[in-house]
Amino acid sequence: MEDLKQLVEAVHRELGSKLEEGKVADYIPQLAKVPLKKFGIAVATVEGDLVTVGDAEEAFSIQSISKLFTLTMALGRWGERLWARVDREPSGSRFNSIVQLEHEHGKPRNPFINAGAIAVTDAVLSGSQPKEAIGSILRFMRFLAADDDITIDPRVARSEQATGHRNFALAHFMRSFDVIEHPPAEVLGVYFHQCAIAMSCAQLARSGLFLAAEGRNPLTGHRVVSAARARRLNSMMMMCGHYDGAGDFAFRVGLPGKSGVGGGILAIVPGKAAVAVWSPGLDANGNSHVGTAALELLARRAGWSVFG
Ligand SMILES: NC(=O)CC[C@H](N)C(=O)O
Repeated sequence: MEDLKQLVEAVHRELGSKLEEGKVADYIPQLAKVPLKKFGIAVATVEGDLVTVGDAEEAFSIQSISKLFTLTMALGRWGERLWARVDREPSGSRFNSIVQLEHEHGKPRNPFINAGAIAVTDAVLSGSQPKEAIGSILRFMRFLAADDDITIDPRVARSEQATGHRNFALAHFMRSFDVIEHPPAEVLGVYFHQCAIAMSCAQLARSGLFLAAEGRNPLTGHRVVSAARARRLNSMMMMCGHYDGAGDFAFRVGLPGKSGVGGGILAIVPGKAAVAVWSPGLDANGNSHVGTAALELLARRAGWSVFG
């Protein structure tokens, strides 16, 4: 535990000078206001320890990291039938790409690109009103993190609602193929709110711990998913969690991970820990620049790569 704390502190210290290198996600105006110098790391271990450094207790917009949790919910509800709506192959294209969808007749390549995540949210929405679906996603996050203080930032949701034309295009296109069943405005209302969930690195690391512990949250004892499903969610994160940067992330870090344009990344060390990092400066693929570098250093020094 002391060693881990020292390791995480050293990584935080060593990368502090690189925070200005990335670029905040300015296509969502509310996210453009977040200072580049924010930097936090939290490691939650399956033994129940939590190590935090820097801004690890400050809430930020989890954005696409939420896609991992809505996928978990949708699989719980629809099981294998979910794969009729969305594929599970790496995309090799940007997170908000449109071209691939037409080639593939409206069926998104995977649940983590925007199109796939919108299709997954449509599956979560099934049978309920948008408000209820937003409530159940938020409750799921509070349950996973064992923390009732987690909230949604309405300014971020509104900001994206007002500017998310590309997501509207994706949703309408999928609706034309009957890949989504609800009106695009309703699905996106839910999607923008799930992306606007605000969580700290500490809360995110705790929320991801079930994926490091065969589907059971070791802090609360609650079984979240089966061991087989946890394995599959990890494989999805490895192959698709960083969009067209997934190969580079696997190469450099060697862990399943899911990024968000808020600058957060949740990475899983199977059998050992969940790690959340936050640094808002993004690289060209929309993944946290320093966050990736921090996970690379940490995984290398701790010997955590799943590739041995
Ligand atoms: N990669 C991301 O975090 C993208 C999420 C963002 N809400 C969007 O839909 O564009």
